[in-house]
Amino acid sequence: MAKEPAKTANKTGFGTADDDDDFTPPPRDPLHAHPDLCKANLERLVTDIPLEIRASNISSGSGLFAGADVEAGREIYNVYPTMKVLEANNDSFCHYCFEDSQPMLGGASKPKQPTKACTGDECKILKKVPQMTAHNLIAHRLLFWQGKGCITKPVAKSLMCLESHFNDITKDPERSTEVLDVAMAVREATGNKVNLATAWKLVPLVRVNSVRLRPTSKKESVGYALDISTATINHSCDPNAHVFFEGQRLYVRSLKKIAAGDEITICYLDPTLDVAARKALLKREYFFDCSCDRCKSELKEQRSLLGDDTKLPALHQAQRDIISLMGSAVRASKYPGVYPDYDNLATVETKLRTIMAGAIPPDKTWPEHMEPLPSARLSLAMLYLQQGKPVPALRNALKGRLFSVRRDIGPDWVNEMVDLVTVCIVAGSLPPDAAALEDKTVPSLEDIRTVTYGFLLAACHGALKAFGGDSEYSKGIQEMMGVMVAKRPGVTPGTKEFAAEFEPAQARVLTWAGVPVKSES
Ligand SMILES: C[S@@+](CC[C@H](N)C(=O)[O-])C[C@H]1O[C@@H](n2cnc3c(N)ncnc32)[C@H](O)[C@@H]1O
Repeated sequence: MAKEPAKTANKTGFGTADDDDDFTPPPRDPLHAHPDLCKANLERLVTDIPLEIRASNISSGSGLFAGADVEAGREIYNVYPTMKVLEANNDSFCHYCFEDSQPMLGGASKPKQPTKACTGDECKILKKVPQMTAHNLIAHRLLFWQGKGCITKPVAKSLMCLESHFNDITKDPERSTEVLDVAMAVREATGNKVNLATAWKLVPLVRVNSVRLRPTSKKESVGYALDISTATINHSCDPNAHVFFEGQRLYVRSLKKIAAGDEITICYLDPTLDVAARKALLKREYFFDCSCDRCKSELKEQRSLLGDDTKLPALHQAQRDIISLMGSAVRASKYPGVYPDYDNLATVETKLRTIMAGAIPPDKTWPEHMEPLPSARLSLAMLYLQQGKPVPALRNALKGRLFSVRRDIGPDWVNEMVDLVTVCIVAGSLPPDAAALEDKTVPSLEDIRTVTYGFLLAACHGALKAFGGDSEYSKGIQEMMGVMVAKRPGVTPGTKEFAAEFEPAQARVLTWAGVPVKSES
């Protein structure tokens, strides 16, 4: 039977090894119930916008609110997070300085920091638990630094006020055992200085409250960071803000106008996932049923497409199959000849069409904007490019980017636009007598080059709003624009004269790709 709750955590921060191992956490006192802790955490943020942690309008706990109007595309705050850890399999970012060694937009690679073999505690635990994830390493570091007296009491107390979903996790015997095993391993590795109950609570708490470390140049995250104020932000699949990191800092910027008094929201997962995948992940990892407007409208669209709810599971299965098909194609591209079924991209496209056709009524077609089709098309585009086939790459990149319904100041929009520009540059550099251009329906090189400038200009504007002018990524795109404009004869992109050249060229290129001309560009 559970013992009387030892409310140690809320009095002194983490429980110590001398405290009772009480495995029934006391009812949570949300962070907004402690104005002193809220103040201490908000003071760490670099911002000129008044921010407040108070009872959420969306969840049953706390939320972060704007105290003044915030225009779309503005920095809300930046912060040096309490902890940040890269996934072990990340092969691009330095675990020490967080610099990206991979070239951006065809630039030169930066040398990676030499990695030294270390005999420290973290390496000991990595040797013992090699499958340690970034989340679990954050829990380990918290306990480690707590043991060294480096975690301040307000931080420890604030952490214990965050949602852990401990009771939800421990209801499932398999997950409960997994979390307990990790808690025991990290506690042991840090010298058993805290009680097991604290370590056991901390492991799921870190999973629920860490944000994805999404670099500016990448669509996927490379690790996780824990920052207490950021952990109070609730989720929406159509959020009004987004989080990214560059260098050592974590940045939160607005995606839409946020009025004074509005709650700030971010998307906890990859926003390009389809509604069923998002809902399943949110339920599994964050223990809530998302009822945001985007989820509702996407489900409504699916129902009206199918005309019958009983067909929804088959559609959702098809969405999973498309993700898995593209995963196989990407894997095959890394090991040519090993997965021959996926080497030929025309065959992959046929498989894609077969999956889509099998999931919807014969008199309907899969809408081009319905996920994961736009993402699949962009993946196909980059794979075609790798195989030296810029023409099918161009068709897929145009369809993937221009049919997808991303917000035009969001990070995904910018990353996709940069992919499209990359494809356009390669296609526009084909020699005029290239075999790929023998098909006379393919747009002229002149048209492809003209649209390249227009898309690059749009990417520059989008990057400024999504990441700000100080971002290395925005600067990189801007620099590229400068270099390309210097080489371009004729009118300067961004002028009225350029628009007069761009619009008809874009119309011809889009018509060839099968994209309605009125669509976003
Ligand atoms: C990172 S925490 C957000 C802060 C949390 N509200 C608190 O009081 O500590 C994530 C948890 O907040 C809740 N949450 C976040 N977004 C939500 C939403 N859109 N609907 C319902 N609950 C949500 C869920 O319990 C989720 O696991």
